[in-house]
Amino acid sequence: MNILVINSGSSSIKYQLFKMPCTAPICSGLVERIGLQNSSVTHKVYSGDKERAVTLTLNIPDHETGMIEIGKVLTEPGIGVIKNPEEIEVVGHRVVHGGEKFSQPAIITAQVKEEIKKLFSLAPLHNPGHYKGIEIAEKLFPKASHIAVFDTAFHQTMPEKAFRYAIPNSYYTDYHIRAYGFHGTSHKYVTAKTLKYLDKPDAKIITIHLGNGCSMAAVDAGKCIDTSMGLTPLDGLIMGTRCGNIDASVILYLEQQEGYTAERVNAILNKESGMTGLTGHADMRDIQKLIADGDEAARLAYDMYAYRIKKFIGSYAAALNGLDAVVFTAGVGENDSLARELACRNLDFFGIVLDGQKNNLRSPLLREISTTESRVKVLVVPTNEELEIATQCVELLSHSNKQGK
Ligand SMILES: Nc1ncnc2c1ncn2[C@@H]1O[C@H](COP(=O)(O)OP(=O)(O)O)[C@@H](O)[C@H]1O
Ligand SMILES: CC(=O)OP(=O)(O)O
Ligand SMILES: [Mg+2]
Repeated sequence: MNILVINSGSSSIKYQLFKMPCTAPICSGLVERIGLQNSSVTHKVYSGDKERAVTLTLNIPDHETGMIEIGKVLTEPGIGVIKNPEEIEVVGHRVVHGGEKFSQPAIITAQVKEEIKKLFSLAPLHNPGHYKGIEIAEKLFPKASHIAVFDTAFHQTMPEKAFRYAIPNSYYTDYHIRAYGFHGTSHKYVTAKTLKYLDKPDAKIITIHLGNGCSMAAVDAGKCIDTSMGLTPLDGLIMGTRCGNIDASVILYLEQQEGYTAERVNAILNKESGMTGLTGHADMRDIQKLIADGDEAARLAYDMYAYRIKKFIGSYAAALNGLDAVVFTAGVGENDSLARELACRNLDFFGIVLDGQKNNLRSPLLREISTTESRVKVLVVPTNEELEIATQCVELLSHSNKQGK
C-alpha cells in the first residue's frame, strides 16, 4: 500500500512515501526554512542501501507553496518516484490539534475538516497549514484515502491532576480548557524505541522533543503522565518563536501598557518570542554562529533555553518518582550537542552525567551519550513521526476493513 505522509511543522514540511508494510521509505523530503531566506526542498530517493538526494533552493513563503512543490517533485522525471498521482493510495496527514474530539486517527471527511478548522485559534501556527495542506493534497491525490493523525492523542493518558488548570471548573466543562499536549506522535515513537533499547517495558523516562516547537513528556511504562505543552503548543519550553511558560499577567500588562489587542499579543507570544525574541533568529544554527562571534544575547538565550529544560527534567523526575532515561529527539535534540550539554549540566544529583565526547559525535542512529557510570541513561533517539503516522494509517484502515467496510 503506497502511503504518502505529510508532516507539516511550524517551520518545515516533511514527507515520506512508504510501500507498507515495508517500513523503509521509497523517498523522503524536507521543505525547510518556510517563510525565511534560503528556503529549500531536499528530496531523497532510496533504492536498496543507496540514497540519491537533490536540494532545490526555492522561494517558499508559506506551507501552501511547500505542498505544491512536494507534489511536483514526486512526479518530476529524473527525481520523482511515481509517474501518476493515482499511485498514491493513502495520504497520512499530521494534524497538531485534535481537541477533545479526536483521540484516535480519523479518515478525513468534510466534517473532520470543519473540526480541524474550529481548532485554528488553539494551534495558530499549525492547524491552518494542515487544513490548506489537506485541501491541496486532496486535489493532487484525488483517488487516495486521506487520514488525519493527531499530535494530541498520546497525551490522553495524563491524569486529570496533570491536565487541569486551576481556573473555575465551568471553563473546563463549558469550553474544554485543559492541557492537551502536542508532538504526541513523536513522543510515542521515541518511547517505543527507548523501551525496546532499554529492554524494560516499565521504564520511567523523560522524552524531550526539541524542534522549532519544543515539548517534554514524563512517560511511565509507556504511558504519558505529564507533558509541557498545554491548551495550545505555546506553553512549556522556550521554542524557536514561542515563549513557553509565562506568567499570564504579562498578557494583561501588555494589553494595558501598549493598548494591544488579544490578536496582537497572540502574535507576539507565538511568532516573535522564544529564541527569535531573544536573538532575532529561530534556527539554532544561526544562533550558534552568533555565539561563536561573541554575541552575549545569543549565549544568554541558549542558557535560558537549556535551563527551562533542566527545570522540567527535575519536576518530571519527581512526578515519575524515579528515572531510567532522558531522551533527546527532533531537529535540535538530535543535532545540537551544545543544547544537550547545557540542559544536562550539573544534574549529577539526579544521576545524570553526560559524556562530552559521545555527546559531540554526530550520527543518525539511536545512541547513548551518558557516561557508563551515569545512573540515568541519556539517549539521542531520532524521531520518525512519518513512519509512526503511516503505521497508524494502516492500523486504522485494517480496523475499518474488519468492521465490515
Ligand atoms: N545541525 C543542527 N544544529 C543545531 N540545530 C539544528 C541542526 N539541524 C536542525 N536544527 C534545528 O532543528 C530545527 C528544526 O527541527 P524540526 O524538528 O525539523 O522542527 P519542526 O518540525 O518544528 O519544523 C531548526 O529550526 C534548527 O533550530
Ligand atoms: C506542536 C508543534 O509545536 O509542532 P512543531 O514542533 O512541528 O512546530
Ligand atoms: Mg516537528
